[in-house]
Amino acid sequence: MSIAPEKMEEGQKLSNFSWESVSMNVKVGKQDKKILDGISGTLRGGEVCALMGPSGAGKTSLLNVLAGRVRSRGNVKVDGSILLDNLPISGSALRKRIAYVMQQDILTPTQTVRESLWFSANLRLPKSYSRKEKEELVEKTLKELGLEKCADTYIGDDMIRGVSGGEKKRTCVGIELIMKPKLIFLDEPTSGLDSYAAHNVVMRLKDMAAHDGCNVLCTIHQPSSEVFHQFNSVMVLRSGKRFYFGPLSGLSTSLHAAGKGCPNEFNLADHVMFVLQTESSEALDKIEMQMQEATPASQHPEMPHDKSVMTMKLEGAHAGFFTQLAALTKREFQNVYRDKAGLIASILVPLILNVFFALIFFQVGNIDRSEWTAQAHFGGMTQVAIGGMFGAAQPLLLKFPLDRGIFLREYATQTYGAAPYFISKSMVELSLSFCRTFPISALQKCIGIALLSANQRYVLIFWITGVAAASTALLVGCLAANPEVAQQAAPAVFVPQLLFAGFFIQSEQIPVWLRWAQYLCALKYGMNLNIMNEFGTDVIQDWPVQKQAMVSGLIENNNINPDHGWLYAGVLIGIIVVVRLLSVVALAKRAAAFF
Ligand SMILES: Nc1ncnc2c1ncn2[C@@H]1O[C@H](COP(=O)(O)OP(=O)(O)OP(=O)(O)O)[C@@H](O)[C@H]1O
Repeated sequence: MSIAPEKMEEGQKLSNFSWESVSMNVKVGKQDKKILDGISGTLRGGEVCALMGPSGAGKTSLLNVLAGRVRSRGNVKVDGSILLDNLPISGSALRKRIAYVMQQDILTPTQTVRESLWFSANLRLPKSYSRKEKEELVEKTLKELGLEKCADTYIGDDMIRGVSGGEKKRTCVGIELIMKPKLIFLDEPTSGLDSYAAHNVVMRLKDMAAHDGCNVLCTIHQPSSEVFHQFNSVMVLRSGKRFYFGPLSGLSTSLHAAGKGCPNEFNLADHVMFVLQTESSEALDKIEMQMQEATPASQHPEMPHDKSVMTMKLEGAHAGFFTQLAALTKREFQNVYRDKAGLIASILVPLILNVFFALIFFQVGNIDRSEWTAQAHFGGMTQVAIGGMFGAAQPLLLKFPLDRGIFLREYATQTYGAAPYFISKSMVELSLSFCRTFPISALQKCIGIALLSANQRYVLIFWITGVAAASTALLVGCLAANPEVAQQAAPAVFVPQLLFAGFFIQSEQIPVWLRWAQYLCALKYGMNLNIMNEFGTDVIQDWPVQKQAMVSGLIENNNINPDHGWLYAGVLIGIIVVVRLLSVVALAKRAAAFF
């Protein structure tokens, strides 16, 4: 594969990553819980270090603190310093330089394995990489991680049949490794893999570390002997404290010196875990001291690395706004048409509901019928508008909360910004809601509304009202911490819209001091336009006088000014623009506050 020489050079600079006296305390009730207790260490460029310890020892917490993903906030207090080539580093500067493979596999279910790797390569590699180089890197990574056979299989989830758990895990690893990062943190990258697959992953890490000079830190559970002996060094934690840190070879000899040597044919990693969980706390203190005394000073990895000369520079600029937007929009459309069950449900449910409405409100708007009443006519219109609002807004309440895991992972790794992410989702949603307006013409004819007035205008009002209501739902989704909160907030989005729509209570009957709230309700403006479109003077002038009288109060009692049609349309468009801008800000702020 041909990689430009300057990229090779950049890849081969060695860096030292070290941390001193890292502590983490969490206030649980009135008690202080010590999660990490003054841990220090150094990762040498070109080496792979295993982070081990019994469950709850603090491995993930240490990894998160070192990756800049946990900071002092609320009941969490983090202390200590993190240094890259002896210079302090923290926050986003630190996160930018670290490829972090999380314990959970957070992937887009409707993408194939190859598409997931390509998405990462396309958006995260510096612009200096050509498309061909990116494609070659994707193929190389697929091959090295043994993903070739499932390269074109969907990732999958509960609803879509996809790749196995091990293949998912390797895809997560590949998404990060494709970046040729300098600092690689992996939280249990081998869990769920068989020992051969785990061996391949660790070998790939080792190759990368040796070839590109990167620093690799990797929490690991129950590694096989073959896997464990690939690591250059190991840090063993015990109840938030460092129990051992040094070369792998030193672990065996120092345990032996402390009288806890690993019996022949036993797995050393299993043996350490066994010692840590069977000895008393006092006995472990003593073993630890004896191990430290037995470890020659030269074996302590805190010694500065003699090749540690470079402070890592930021890579070149990543993909631009439009590349991000195009990739995200493509993925969003794939999400829609590949999720067949979701797609069918989103077409079928509104269709069934519309047939139901059509049967109930059949021809209520036809003034030639003797049963015609103004109330039923207005009721039919309101029902269609309310149905349109729910149809457009309800699915969007959960749009961002459900995808938040993927967004946070990709946002944290600077794959893209909040704006292209939001715009891509909005564009797909606008296209879908536009498609959904077509059946409304048929429904409208069944009900007999807007027959006399402009049909296209009615459909346009229906669409814009839906989009405006959907904008409010999107904002709530962006603000909500999780899908449950978004769902609980649904009544706050929908109930005021219903109250101000003019059907249950007319505007003039609402207390004056509360009327301001209608200006936030898209449905109110949609209904204003609908009423003008349906019962405007120019429309009803040919109606029988008695029927004209029955609807004449509607415009007045709803505080509608017939000359303000453009103002109402402007308010709807204003709601769409302002609320969506607020949503992008909320999304970015939430993501920034997460770490
Ligand atoms: N924010 C927090 N609030 C309260 N307790 C916490 C918090 N973060 C971590 N802990 C606790 O700190 C301890 C260490 O957690 P951590 O996830 O780092 O352990 P671990 O070694 O990675 O465990 P495992 O191997 O099971 O994943 C656990 O007892 C955990 O419950």
